[in-house]
Amino acid sequence: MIPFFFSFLYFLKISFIDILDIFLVAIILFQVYRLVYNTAALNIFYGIIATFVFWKIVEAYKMKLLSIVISIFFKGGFLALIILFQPEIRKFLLIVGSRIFLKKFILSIFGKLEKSRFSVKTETIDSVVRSCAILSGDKTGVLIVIQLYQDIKEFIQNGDEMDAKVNSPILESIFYKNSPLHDGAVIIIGNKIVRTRAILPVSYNKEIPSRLGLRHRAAIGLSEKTDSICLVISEETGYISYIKDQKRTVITNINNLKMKLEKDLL
Ligand SMILES: Nc1ncnc2c1ncn2[C@@H]1O[C@H](COP(=O)(O)OP(=O)(O)OP(=O)(O)O)[C@@H](O)[C@H]1O
Repeated sequence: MIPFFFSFLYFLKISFIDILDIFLVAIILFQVYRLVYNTAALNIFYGIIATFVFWKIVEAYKMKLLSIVISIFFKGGFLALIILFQPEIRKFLLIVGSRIFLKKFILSIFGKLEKSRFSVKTETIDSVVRSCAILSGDKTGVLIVIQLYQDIKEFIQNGDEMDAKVNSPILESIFYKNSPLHDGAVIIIGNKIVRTRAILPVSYNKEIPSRLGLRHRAAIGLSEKTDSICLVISEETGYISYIKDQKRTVITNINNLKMKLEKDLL
């Protein structure tokens, strides 16, 4: 006897496989939506879904000619879609293809989540936190990027290579206004400063408040493309922003910065 709740499924002749099918498609669509969210491709995504639903309605009502026209659009449009979504597909493949991501994924399955590509020492975090506290107090503009799982090399232009252990005096001296290295971003990988004066990709997201200038947009831009952590100190207000996964958190207490870094890096 089929329970009352599922009786309508019997009426509709929906099998378990159909439910699984719908569930998997929903997951794929949700992941694609997350990937294109906040990018110009979002409207194209909506357009494709709307056209697809329209196509299925047209087919259900057996409007043959219209159905053929739309199906030609869909079949021939596959290549066009790859071209249109090229940046998003690339980002997806980059994340999936990254050895580090796979490592994280596998380790997370087995409950031994390793949090960072290169092991980061507590003293490195302490140095970053100490210099942020000092530079924020001085209202010195700062942009620090800490690489996490995903290699960020290809998103960083220009800049000067450096090979210095992270420590507070070096970070402070880099960002002081008269320093020739103060412009652009400092890149930290593991416990080392590996690059200064790096130029990051700027975000064109319209939802970013207009009071935030290029320094913040550059940090958000990199976090749209990678999983790295960006720390920004505003030259105008001295506020520290913690930017990760396109989310900006203003640090109101320096201990929160330490806690957040420890959570993401250790
Ligand atoms: N694409 C970029 N990549 C890295 N750094 C950048 C980039 N664009 C701007 N910057 C840095 O940001 C500085 C300009 O900051 P701007 O005043 O526009 O930013 P802001 O977000 O308003 O910050 P603030 O509150 O400090 O003014 C530049 O001098 C440069 O050091």
